[in-house]
Amino acid sequence: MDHKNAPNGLPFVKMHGAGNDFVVIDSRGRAEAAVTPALALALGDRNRGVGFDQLAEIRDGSDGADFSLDFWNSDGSRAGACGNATRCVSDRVMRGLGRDAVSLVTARGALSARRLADGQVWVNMGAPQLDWASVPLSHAVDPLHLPLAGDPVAVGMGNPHCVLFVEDAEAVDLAGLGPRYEHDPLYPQRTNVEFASLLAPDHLRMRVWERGTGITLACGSGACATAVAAHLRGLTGRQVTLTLDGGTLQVDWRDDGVWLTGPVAHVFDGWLTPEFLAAHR
Ligand SMILES: N[C@@H](CCC[C@H](N)C(=O)O)C(=O)O
Repeated sequence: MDHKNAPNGLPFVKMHGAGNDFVVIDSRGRAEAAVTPALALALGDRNRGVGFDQLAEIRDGSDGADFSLDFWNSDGSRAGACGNATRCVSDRVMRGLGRDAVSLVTARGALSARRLADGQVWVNMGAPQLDWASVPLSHAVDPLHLPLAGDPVAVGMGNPHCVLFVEDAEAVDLAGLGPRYEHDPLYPQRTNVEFASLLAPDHLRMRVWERGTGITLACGSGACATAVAAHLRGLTGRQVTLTLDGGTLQVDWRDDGVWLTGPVAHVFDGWLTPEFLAAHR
């Protein structure tokens, strides 16, 4: 089958950044978005769909940006930010445009990305949201010391995070504890949950439970939130290496935003059949 010329199907690309995996659908030039909640849920099924941690849909840019980006979790919910998908998609768009820098718009606003000489991609994820209402939390508390078990820190990166510093992140029962924090009423929109331990003043070990997805091998916005929380708690400087289950990410909290750097990988191209699309409108 010549997929490119087949009518009514939908091409996609599978990518990952440090093991955080994505399906990318390019809807630039289309009047309407291709992704619906039903399609996101069906595609996210690792047995009956393609499987992903997040689905990213590329749309035409606005306000002079090269492109816009929408994110979906595998439970069919929307996400306001996704650092690793932003890096992966930016790499793909840069290669298409023959450039090494792009601007984009996500739900949290304008972002920029760049490819480095070693092939890694960095994105400026913007300023962290450090007041309780912006995270968002359900009521006024000190985000640096949440009234929850483990004394977590709340940080917004365009999506909510709950960061816990522990003696040994390897020993944490992620599957047991993650959902408890994700659904705590203090987070009215649920939350991503990061467990981190200090290896050195510039090095953290981090494991993550993602809102709407569960355990993932890496989370870019989570790495940013964890680095910000670690610095605010006086544990690290502003430049941190994070060792995650799927690889290594670098975070640099600068005056103009939180910069996230890491690897990107293009795994395969695929094509959704008209039958699959029709069944999941
Ligand atoms: N993997 C992502 C974060 C994805 C979004 C998250 N699950 C949410 O619902 O906020 C990343 O790399 O940032």
